Amino acid sequence: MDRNDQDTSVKVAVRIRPQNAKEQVDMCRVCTFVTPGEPQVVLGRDKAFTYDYVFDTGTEQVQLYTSCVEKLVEGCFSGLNATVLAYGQTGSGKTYTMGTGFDVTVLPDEQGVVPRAVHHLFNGINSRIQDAIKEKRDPPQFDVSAQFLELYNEEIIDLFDPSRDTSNSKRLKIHETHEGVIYVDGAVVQSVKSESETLDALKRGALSRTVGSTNMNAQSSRSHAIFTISVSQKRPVLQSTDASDSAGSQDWETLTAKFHFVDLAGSERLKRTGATGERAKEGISINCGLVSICVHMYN
Ligand SMILES: Nc1ncnc2c1ncn2[C@@H]1O[C@H](COP(=O)(O)OP(=O)(O)OP(=O)(O)O)[C@@H](O)[C@H]1O
Repeated sequence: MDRNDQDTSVKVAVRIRPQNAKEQVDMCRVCTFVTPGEPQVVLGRDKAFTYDYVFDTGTEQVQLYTSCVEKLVEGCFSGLNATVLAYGQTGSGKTYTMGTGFDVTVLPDEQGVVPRAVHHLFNGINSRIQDAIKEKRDPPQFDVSAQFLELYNEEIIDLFDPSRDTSNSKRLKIHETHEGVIYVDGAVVQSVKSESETLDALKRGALSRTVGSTNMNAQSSRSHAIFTISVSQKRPVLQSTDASDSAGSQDWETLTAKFHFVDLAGSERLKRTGATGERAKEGISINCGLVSICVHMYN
């Protein structure tokens, strides 16, 4: 969601991944055609769909990031919240695009949205502090924290909580303050001071999610994961050029912003669960989970 844009705060980007090895061996045909110079996908002969952005199979990670995520991260420095959601069926490239695969050997060019956004954020913080020091101004003070939650059925799992797999694990609940701010009570909010600390925290949380999915296959593949970065910035208020105003002490303002990265459960499973019994119940839970995520994101 991009609140800088006047027209709409929700943008939809479609990314078409290249065929995988199996599809190539099976001699599958690519059925999508991207209209040159237009954010439009044509399916078959005549079904055309237009989005805010369309990225064809040859799109590099950096291109996707600079086109539609970079300015959202920049908005955090002005106190704007943003969310990037990855939605699609299993194997469509959500994890690859978000960069939450936790393969530490991933090449820099292959890095997805989250590592790039974290790099951009800490670079932006350091350059703002350095610029202020160079110009002999009071430097801004930043506090960055991260939270990593997983939503399965109607249960919230804290991926930063080391006790979550034991009988001591807390049951987390969503609450709302008098001011209408939605928050998850009891979830670990981890303070992070650098790019590497943030990515280490992300990897640790994600690794435990993967282990969980090996043990309980159906559960994890049908869960939503939300990685949130909160940025609080205390900065000096620009002084008036009027000499009579400059005698007083420095005024400070605090801006806060949240960035949510969401890896949603495979969408194709929603259809399958439309059946009966447990499957139907899970399908309903996934939809409830989507609503909860949307409420959480907007706050
Ligand atoms: N744009 C791309 N370029 C190259 N390879 C890609 C691209 N998108 C996806 N892949 C590859 O396709 C495979 C499946 O992608 P990925 O694991 O990201 O899918 P997913 O949507 O997250 O699936 P799941 O819902 O099962 O987690 C991976 O091997 C990934 O490296």
